[in-house]
Amino acid sequence: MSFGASHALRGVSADFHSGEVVALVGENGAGKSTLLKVMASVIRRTSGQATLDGKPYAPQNQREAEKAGVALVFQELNVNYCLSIAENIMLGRLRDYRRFGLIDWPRLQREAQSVLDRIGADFKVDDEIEKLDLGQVKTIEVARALATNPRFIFFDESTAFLNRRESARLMNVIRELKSQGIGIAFVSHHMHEVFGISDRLIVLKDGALVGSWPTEQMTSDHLAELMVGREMVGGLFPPKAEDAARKTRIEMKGVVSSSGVGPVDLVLGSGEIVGIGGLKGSGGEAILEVLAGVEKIDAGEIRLDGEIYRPASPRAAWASKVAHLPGDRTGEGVITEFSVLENITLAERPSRAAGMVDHARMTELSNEQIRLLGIKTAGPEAPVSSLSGGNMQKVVLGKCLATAPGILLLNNPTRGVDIGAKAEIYRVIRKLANEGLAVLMVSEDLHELLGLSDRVIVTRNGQLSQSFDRNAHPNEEEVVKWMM
Ligand SMILES: Nc1ncnc2c1ncn2[C@@H]1O[C@H](COP(=O)(O)OP(=O)(O)OP(=O)(O)O)[C@@H](O)[C@H]1O
Repeated sequence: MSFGASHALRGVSADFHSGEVVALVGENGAGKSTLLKVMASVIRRTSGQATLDGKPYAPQNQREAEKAGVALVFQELNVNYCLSIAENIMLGRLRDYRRFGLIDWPRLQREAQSVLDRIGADFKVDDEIEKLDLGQVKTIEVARALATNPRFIFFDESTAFLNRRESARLMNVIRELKSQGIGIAFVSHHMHEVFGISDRLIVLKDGALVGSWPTEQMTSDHLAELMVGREMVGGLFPPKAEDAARKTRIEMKGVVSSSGVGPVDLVLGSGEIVGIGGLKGSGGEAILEVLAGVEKIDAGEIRLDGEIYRPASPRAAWASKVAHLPGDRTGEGVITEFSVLENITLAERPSRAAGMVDHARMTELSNEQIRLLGIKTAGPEAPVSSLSGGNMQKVVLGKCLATAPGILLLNNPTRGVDIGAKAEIYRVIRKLANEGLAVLMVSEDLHELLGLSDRVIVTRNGQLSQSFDRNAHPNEEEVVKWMM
């Protein structure tokens, strides 16, 4: 599969069987999404053949692939907020519900609800779609694929936007589908998912097939090595900071957000990385958004370097050198139609005298981030829409770092990022923290939360329920206990 001069897949051969779960693994940009999109006919392959049950398989588009029994759940969030939940689930199939020239809405609602029930969704078809969180939105997409009655279903990093509970539920759905004889392939950067449910592994690197192995014959260290092409030495996380005297940067006292989170008391010092863990909606994200000028406060006080800090807008927060990496990269982090360069310099546009944009400096800034974060792109002028998911995520981080922030607010910073790149990002964040950056991070990845943070704060029902210092060496179970 080629996109102009760029070869996303180079002579890859693979096979998929009913009742089998295959994990597709590889670095960001290795070609995993492309392989799934080719098989589901979302894009038309440049060359090569495919067969289904021994017969030529060449659907002209995604709809034809679905008719043949092949469905895909996309990596990026992909629902239409102007439509209801039921319409989103049955999208593209409304015609099947025509009766006397009209849509039979009660039947459509009933059938959409029964798909949601099949996957144990915790919301109903008549709920308001705008009120759903990212995990629930992803569930709609899984339901949409299932509603086509697929024989093969491909999940492209479907757990990247899910919390632990939702991911565990999706893993159960996959097991259930497998037991019904459905063939499954999924992409994941989470080793516990890969080793937890796959029967076989397919490893891709730079668009080429590295090989395929029964999962039980593989170790996670060896797999990481196959993916990144080198041995991962020294572990994923750089050593934590010494307890050097820190200057208080942010101080929150009795803060209550407009969404009802709080009252929260929190202190963030220069040079430290504070991680917030908690169930979705329990407060961590709201704390970040208050500091980022996205959400207002109803009570309490925030100080930045001792001065009252009450950003009226995200723009005001960025102007105070408070950078924010939001949870939804394509919805809030980047403008996909814009180039890598335009996105990296979106928050702080270098300008020359008389308000003229300084193009040379923009190029320099974006090249710096492309190098620093290892962003795989055809060049700074390439549109972000041509990047793989993990590389888009790095662009959002690059946009934050390009502003040389004093405070960095991270909402799940390594969603969809491969293991080698994660190690690199953690190294960069730690280095900046050592130079004085104050980092406040919300993460649903407990391994990341405990591995990177100097201090872990747990939120529950809009309040801080517990705080763990790095010297206390909390384990996952202890932290989870305070979330419930
Ligand atoms: N529409 C496109 N135009 C140009 N290049 C593209 C396009 N889609 C994908 N590519 C390129 O193809 C390569 C493979 O991308 P793909 O999305 O398949 O990677 P991936 O393995 O799924 O990565 P990730 O783990 O980050 O999601 C990348 O270099 C990407 O930039």
